Amino acid sequence: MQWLRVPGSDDDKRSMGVLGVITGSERYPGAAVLGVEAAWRTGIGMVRLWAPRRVQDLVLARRPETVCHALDEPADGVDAWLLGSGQDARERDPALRSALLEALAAGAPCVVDAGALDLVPGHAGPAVVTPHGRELERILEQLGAPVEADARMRAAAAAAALDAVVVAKGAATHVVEPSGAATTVEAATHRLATAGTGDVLAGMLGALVAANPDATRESERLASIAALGVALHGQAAAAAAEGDRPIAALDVAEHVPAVIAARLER
Ligand SMILES: NC(=O)C1=CN([C@@H]2O[C@H](COP(=O)(O)OP(=O)(O)OC[C@H]3O[C@@H](n4cnc5c(N)ncnc54)[C@H](O)[C@@H]3O)[C@@H](O)[C@H]2O)[C@@H](O)CC1
Ligand SMILES: Nc1ncnc2c1ncn2[C@@H]1O[C@H](COP(=O)(O)OP(=O)(O)O)[C@@H](O)[C@H]1O
Repeated sequence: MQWLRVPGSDDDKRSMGVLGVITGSERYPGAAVLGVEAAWRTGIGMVRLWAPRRVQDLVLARRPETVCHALDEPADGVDAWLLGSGQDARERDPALRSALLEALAAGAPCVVDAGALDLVPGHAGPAVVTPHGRELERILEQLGAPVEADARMRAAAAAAALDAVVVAKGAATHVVEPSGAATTVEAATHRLATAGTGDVLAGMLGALVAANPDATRESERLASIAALGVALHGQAAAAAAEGDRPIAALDVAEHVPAVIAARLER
Protein backbone atom coordinates (compact mmCIF):
# COMPACT_ATOMS: atom_id res chain seq x y z
CA MET A 1 0.00 0.00 0.00
CA GLN A 2 1.51 3.28 -1.14
CA TRP A 3 2.83 5.50 1.70
CA LEU A 4 2.30 2.87 4.43
CA ARG A 5 5.87 1.77 5.15
CA VAL A 6 6.47 -1.77 6.36
CA PRO A 7 9.94 -2.34 7.86
CA GLY A 8 12.21 -4.94 6.30
CA SER A 9 15.45 -6.59 7.39
CA ASP A 10 17.52 -3.56 6.32
CA ASP A 11 15.41 -1.05 8.25
CA ASP A 12 16.06 0.55 11.61
CA LYS A 13 14.39 3.26 13.65
CA ARG A 14 16.01 6.03 11.61
CA SER A 15 15.29 4.60 8.17
CA MET A 16 11.62 4.23 9.15
CA GLY A 17 11.35 8.00 9.64
CA VAL A 18 12.12 10.44 12.43
CA LEU A 19 9.36 12.92 13.24
CA GLY A 20 10.28 16.10 15.10
CA VAL A 21 7.40 17.55 17.09
CA ILE A 22 6.95 21.04 18.52
CA THR A 23 3.42 20.97 19.92
CA GLY A 24 1.65 21.59 23.22
CA SER A 25 1.94 24.41 25.73
CA GLU A 26 1.26 25.08 29.39
CA ARG A 27 -2.36 25.79 28.45
CA TYR A 28 -2.87 22.84 26.10
CA PRO A 29 -0.36 20.09 27.02
CA GLY A 30 -2.84 17.36 26.07
CA ALA A 31 -2.66 18.21 22.38
CA ALA A 32 1.00 17.11 22.37
CA VAL A 33 0.04 13.80 24.00
CA LEU A 34 -2.64 13.23 21.35
CA GLY A 35 -0.40 14.05 18.39
CA VAL A 36 2.57 12.03 19.64
CA GLU A 37 0.34 9.03 20.41
CA ALA A 38 -1.19 9.24 16.95
CA ALA A 39 2.22 9.47 15.28
CA TRP A 40 3.50 6.34 17.04
CA ARG A 41 0.29 4.47 16.17
CA THR A 42 0.67 5.35 12.48
CA GLY A 43 4.02 3.53 12.23
CA ILE A 44 7.16 5.64 12.57
CA GLY A 45 10.75 4.91 13.54
CA MET A 46 11.19 7.66 16.12
CA VAL A 47 9.33 10.63 17.57
CA ARG A 48 11.35 13.49 19.06
CA LEU A 49 9.56 16.22 21.00
CA TRP A 50 10.78 19.76 21.74
CA ALA A 51 8.55 21.23 24.44
CA PRO A 52 8.31 22.75 27.94
CA ARG A 53 8.98 20.34 30.81
CA ARG A 54 5.31 19.86 31.78
CA VAL A 55 4.45 18.87 28.21
CA GLN A 56 7.41 16.47 28.07
CA ASP A 57 6.35 14.83 31.33
CA LEU A 58 2.79 14.23 30.19
CA VAL A 59 3.89 12.85 26.83
CA LEU A 60 6.43 10.54 28.51
CA ALA A 61 3.77 9.28 30.93
CA ARG A 62 1.75 8.09 27.95
CA ARG A 63 4.59 7.29 25.50
CA PRO A 64 8.00 6.66 27.14
CA GLU A 65 9.35 5.79 23.67
CA THR A 66 9.39 9.50 22.84
CA VAL A 67 12.78 11.28 22.92
CA CYS A 68 12.33 14.67 24.61
CA HIS A 69 14.24 17.95 24.36
CA ALA A 70 13.96 21.43 25.85
CA LEU A 71 12.76 24.07 23.40
CA ASP A 72 16.20 25.70 23.23
CA GLU A 73 18.08 22.46 22.46
CA PRO A 74 19.36 22.15 18.85
CA ALA A 75 16.61 20.94 16.54
CA ASP A 76 18.10 18.67 13.89
CA GLY A 77 18.17 15.07 12.73
CA VAL A 78 14.53 14.80 11.75
CA ASP A 79 12.86 13.81 8.47
CA ALA A 80 9.79 16.00 9.02
CA TRP A 81 8.22 18.35 11.54
CA LEU A 82 4.82 18.51 13.24
CA LEU A 83 4.19 22.03 14.54
CA GLY A 84 1.55 24.07 16.37
CA SER A 85 -1.13 21.76 17.81
CA GLY A 86 -2.01 22.86 21.35
CA GLN A 87 -0.47 26.28 20.95
CA ASP A 88 -1.97 29.75 20.74
CA ALA A 89 -0.08 32.25 18.58
CA ARG A 90 -1.22 35.10 20.86
CA GLU A 91 0.46 33.51 23.89
CA ARG A 92 3.66 32.34 22.16
CA ASP A 93 6.90 33.12 24.01
CA PRO A 94 10.18 33.93 22.21
CA ALA A 95 11.70 30.45 22.77
CA LEU A 96 8.71 28.78 21.11
CA ARG A 97 8.59 31.31 18.29
CA SER A 98 12.25 30.81 17.42
CA ALA A 99 11.97 26.99 17.60
CA LEU A 100 8.98 27.03 15.23
CA LEU A 101 10.63 29.46 12.81
CA GLU A 102 13.83 27.42 12.79
CA ALA A 103 11.90 24.26 11.94
CA LEU A 104 9.95 26.00 9.18
CA ALA A 105 13.12 27.46 7.67
CA ALA A 106 15.15 24.23 7.78
CA GLY A 107 13.75 22.81 4.52
CA ALA A 108 12.38 19.51 5.90
CA PRO A 109 8.68 18.88 5.23
CA CYS A 110 6.37 20.35 7.89
CA VAL A 111 2.81 19.59 9.01
CA VAL A 112 1.52 22.83 10.49
CA ASP A 113 -1.54 23.03 12.74
CA ALA A 114 -3.37 25.47 15.04
CA GLY A 115 -0.97 27.85 16.82
CA ALA A 116 1.77 27.79 14.16
CA LEU A 117 -0.46 28.51 11.15
CA ASP A 118 0.40 32.24 11.20
CA LEU A 119 4.11 31.39 10.65
CA VAL A 120 3.62 29.28 7.50
CA PRO A 121 4.50 32.14 5.10
CA GLY A 122 8.13 31.65 6.28
CA HIS A 123 8.34 27.97 5.28
CA ALA A 124 11.28 26.77 3.17
CA GLY A 125 10.37 23.12 2.50
CA PRO A 126 7.16 21.27 1.59
CA ALA A 127 4.27 22.08 3.90
CA VAL A 128 0.88 20.63 4.80
CA VAL A 129 -1.36 22.98 6.78
CA THR A 130 -4.39 21.70 8.69
CA PRO A 131 -6.82 24.51 9.53
CA HIS A 132 -10.39 24.08 10.76
CA GLY A 133 -13.00 26.46 9.34
CA ARG A 134 -12.23 29.44 11.56
CA GLU A 135 -8.46 28.97 11.20
CA LEU A 136 -8.79 28.91 7.40
CA GLU A 137 -10.67 32.22 7.50
CA ARG A 138 -7.94 33.69 9.70
CA ILE A 139 -5.21 32.54 7.26
CA LEU A 140 -7.00 34.31 4.38
CA GLU A 141 -7.52 37.45 6.46
CA GLN A 142 -3.82 37.46 7.38
CA LEU A 143 -2.88 37.09 3.69
CA GLY A 144 -5.27 39.87 2.70
CA ALA A 145 -7.09 37.43 0.38
CA PRO A 146 -10.86 37.48 -0.10
CA VAL A 147 -12.73 34.93 2.04
CA GLU A 148 -14.68 32.95 -0.57
CA ALA A 149 -18.10 31.53 0.30
CA ASP A 150 -17.19 27.97 -0.65
CA ALA A 151 -14.87 25.99 1.68
CA ARG A 152 -13.02 24.30 -1.16
CA MET A 153 -12.38 27.62 -2.88
CA ARG A 154 -11.10 29.07 0.40
CA ALA A 155 -8.71 26.16 0.76
CA ALA A 156 -7.53 26.63 -2.84
CA ALA A 157 -6.86 30.33 -2.27
CA ALA A 158 -4.84 29.54 0.86
CA ALA A 159 -2.94 26.70 -0.85
CA ALA A 160 -1.92 28.97 -3.74
CA ALA A 161 -0.93 31.90 -1.51
CA LEU A 162 1.04 29.75 0.95
CA ASP A 163 2.49 27.35 -1.65
CA ALA A 164 1.36 24.53 0.63
CA VAL A 165 -1.03 21.59 0.63
CA VAL A 166 -4.08 22.71 2.61
CA VAL A 167 -6.13 20.16 4.55
CA ALA A 168 -9.31 22.13 5.24
CA LYS A 169 -11.00 20.14 8.01
CA GLY A 170 -14.69 19.56 8.55
CA ALA A 171 -17.31 16.84 8.07
CA ALA A 172 -15.97 16.91 4.51
CA THR A 173 -12.22 17.60 4.46
CA HIS A 174 -10.74 19.20 1.34
CA VAL A 175 -7.11 18.39 0.52
CA VAL A 176 -5.96 21.05 -1.92
CA GLU A 177 -2.65 21.55 -3.78
CA PRO A 178 -1.19 24.96 -4.65
CA SER A 179 -2.35 24.33 -8.26
CA GLY A 180 -5.96 24.09 -7.02
CA ALA A 181 -6.23 20.32 -7.60
CA ALA A 182 -8.44 19.02 -4.80
CA THR A 183 -9.55 15.76 -3.21
CA THR A 184 -12.50 15.70 -0.82
CA VAL A 185 -12.68 13.06 1.90
CA GLU A 186 -16.05 12.60 3.59
CA ALA A 187 -15.59 11.60 7.23
CA ALA A 188 -16.64 8.03 7.93
CA THR A 189 -18.39 9.18 11.13
CA HIS A 190 -19.58 12.46 12.63
CA ARG A 191 -18.36 11.17 16.01
CA LEU A 192 -15.14 12.98 15.04
CA ALA A 193 -16.83 16.18 16.22
CA THR A 194 -15.09 16.07 19.60
CA ALA A 195 -12.12 17.94 21.09
CA GLY A 196 -8.64 16.82 20.14
CA THR A 197 -9.42 14.76 17.03
CA GLY A 198 -7.66 17.41 14.94
CA ASP A 199 -4.54 16.98 17.09
CA VAL A 200 -4.71 13.23 16.37
CA LEU A 201 -5.01 13.88 12.63
CA ALA A 202 -1.97 16.18 12.71
CA GLY A 203 0.10 13.46 14.43
CA MET A 204 -0.94 10.89 11.83
CA LEU A 205 -0.04 13.25 8.98
CA GLY A 206 3.31 14.02 10.62
CA ALA A 207 4.15 10.31 10.79
CA LEU A 208 3.14 9.63 7.17
CA VAL A 209 5.18 12.59 5.91
CA ALA A 210 8.24 11.63 7.99
CA ALA A 211 8.08 8.07 6.66
CA ASN A 212 8.00 9.31 3.04
CA PRO A 213 10.12 12.48 3.02
CA ASP A 214 11.34 12.22 -0.59
CA ALA A 215 7.78 12.02 -1.92
CA THR A 216 6.87 15.31 -0.26
CA ARG A 217 8.87 17.39 -2.78
CA GLU A 218 6.04 17.00 -5.32
CA SER A 219 2.76 18.62 -4.30
CA GLU A 220 0.69 15.91 -5.96
CA ARG A 221 2.38 13.18 -3.93
CA LEU A 222 2.31 15.23 -0.74
CA ALA A 223 -1.43 15.76 -1.21
CA SER A 224 -1.88 12.04 -1.82
CA ILE A 225 -0.10 11.31 1.50
CA ALA A 226 -2.31 13.88 3.26
CA ALA A 227 -5.52 12.47 1.74
CA LEU A 228 -4.53 8.97 2.87
CA GLY A 229 -4.01 10.31 6.40
CA VAL A 230 -7.43 11.97 6.42
CA ALA A 231 -9.11 8.78 5.18
CA LEU A 232 -7.33 6.59 7.77
CA HIS A 233 -8.28 9.08 10.52
CA GLY A 234 -11.96 8.85 9.56
CA GLN A 235 -11.81 5.07 9.35
CA ALA A 236 -10.10 4.82 12.75
CA ALA A 237 -12.83 7.03 14.23
CA ALA A 238 -15.54 4.87 12.64
CA ALA A 239 -13.90 1.74 14.06
CA ALA A 240 -13.74 3.37 17.51
CA ALA A 241 -17.37 4.49 17.24
CA GLU A 242 -18.72 1.12 16.04
CA GLY A 243 -22.42 0.92 16.90
CA ASP A 244 -22.41 4.73 17.07
CA ARG A 245 -20.84 4.77 20.50
CA PRO A 246 -19.40 8.04 21.79
CA ILE A 247 -15.65 8.38 21.37
CA ALA A 248 -12.83 10.55 22.71
CA ALA A 249 -9.83 11.61 20.65
CA LEU A 250 -7.41 9.03 22.07
CA ASP A 251 -9.83 6.29 20.98
CA VAL A 252 -9.24 7.38 17.40
CA ALA A 253 -5.46 7.07 17.78
CA GLU A 254 -5.82 3.64 19.39
CA HIS A 255 -7.77 2.32 16.39
CA VAL A 256 -5.23 3.46 13.79
CA PRO A 257 -3.06 0.29 13.82
CA ALA A 258 -6.01 -2.00 13.01
CA VAL A 259 -7.12 0.28 10.18
CA ILE A 260 -3.60 0.27 8.75
CA ALA A 261 -3.36 -3.51 9.04
CA ALA A 262 -6.66 -3.86 7.16
CA ARG A 263 -5.35 -1.59 4.37
CA LEU A 264 -2.14 -3.58 4.07
CA GLU A 265 -4.12 -6.81 3.72
CA ARG A 266 -6.08 -5.50 0.72
N1 LIG B 1 -6.59 18.52 24.93
C1 LIG B 1 -6.03 19.55 24.34
O1 LIG B 1 -4.94 20.00 24.70
C2 LIG B 1 -6.73 20.19 23.21
C3 LIG B 1 -6.14 21.28 22.63
N2 LIG B 1 -6.67 21.92 21.58
C4 LIG B 1 -5.91 23.06 21.07
O2 LIG B 1 -6.58 24.22 21.46
C5 LIG B 1 -6.13 25.30 20.65
C6 LIG B 1 -7.32 26.12 20.20
O3 LIG B 1 -8.19 25.27 19.44
P1 LIG B 1 -9.51 25.85 18.75
O4 LIG B 1 -9.18 26.74 17.62
O5 LIG B 1 -10.40 24.70 18.43
O6 LIG B 1 -10.07 26.76 19.93
P2 LIG B 1 -11.47 27.25 20.33
O7 LIG B 1 -12.36 26.09 20.58
O8 LIG B 1 -11.23 28.24 21.41
O9 LIG B 1 -12.00 27.98 19.02
C7 LIG B 1 -11.43 29.19 18.54
C8 LIG B 1 -12.36 29.74 17.47
O10 LIG B 1 -12.42 28.85 16.36
C9 LIG B 1 -13.75 28.37 16.18
N3 LIG B 1 -13.70 26.96 15.85
C10 LIG B 1 -13.21 25.98 16.63
N4 LIG B 1 -13.31 24.79 15.98
C11 LIG B 1 -13.87 25.07 14.78
C12 LIG B 1 -14.21 24.28 13.67
N5 LIG B 1 -13.98 22.96 13.67
N6 LIG B 1 -14.76 24.87 12.60
C13 LIG B 1 -14.97 26.19 12.60
N7 LIG B 1 -14.66 27.02 13.62
C14 LIG B 1 -14.13 26.46 14.71
C15 LIG B 1 -14.46 28.61 17.49
O11 LIG B 1 -15.84 28.75 17.31
C16 LIG B 1 -13.81 29.88 17.96
O12 LIG B 1 -14.38 31.01 17.32
C17 LIG B 1 -5.36 24.68 19.50
O13 LIG B 1 -3.99 24.86 19.72
C18 LIG B 1 -5.74 23.21 19.58
O14 LIG B 1 -4.70 22.40 19.06
C19 LIG B 1 -7.90 21.46 20.94
O15 LIG B 1 -7.46 20.64 19.89
C20 LIG B 1 -8.79 20.68 21.89
C21 LIG B 1 -8.03 19.64 22.71
N1 LIG C 1 -19.33 17.01 12.11
C1 LIG C 1 -18.20 16.38 11.79
N2 LIG C 1 -18.24 15.23 11.10
C2 LIG C 1 -17.12 14.58 10.79
N3 LIG C 1 -15.88 15.00 11.11
C3 LIG C 1 -15.76 16.14 11.79
C4 LIG C 1 -16.91 16.90 12.17
N4 LIG C 1 -16.48 17.99 12.85
C5 LIG C 1 -15.14 17.92 12.89
N5 LIG C 1 -14.70 16.82 12.25
C6 LIG C 1 -13.29 16.38 12.11
O1 LIG C 1 -12.75 16.36 13.44
C7 LIG C 1 -11.46 16.97 13.46
C8 LIG C 1 -11.55 18.23 14.34
O2 LIG C 1 -10.35 18.95 14.27
P1 LIG C 1 -10.23 20.38 14.95
O3 LIG C 1 -11.37 21.26 14.56
O4 LIG C 1 -8.85 20.85 14.69
O5 LIG C 1 -10.43 20.04 16.50
P2 LIG C 1 -9.42 20.04 17.71
O6 LIG C 1 -8.67 21.35 17.63
O7 LIG C 1 -10.31 19.97 18.93
O8 LIG C 1 -8.51 18.88 17.58
C9 LIG C 1 -11.09 17.23 12.02
O9 LIG C 1 -10.40 16.12 11.49
C10 LIG C 1 -12.46 17.39 11.33
O10 LIG C 1 -12.40 17.04 9.95
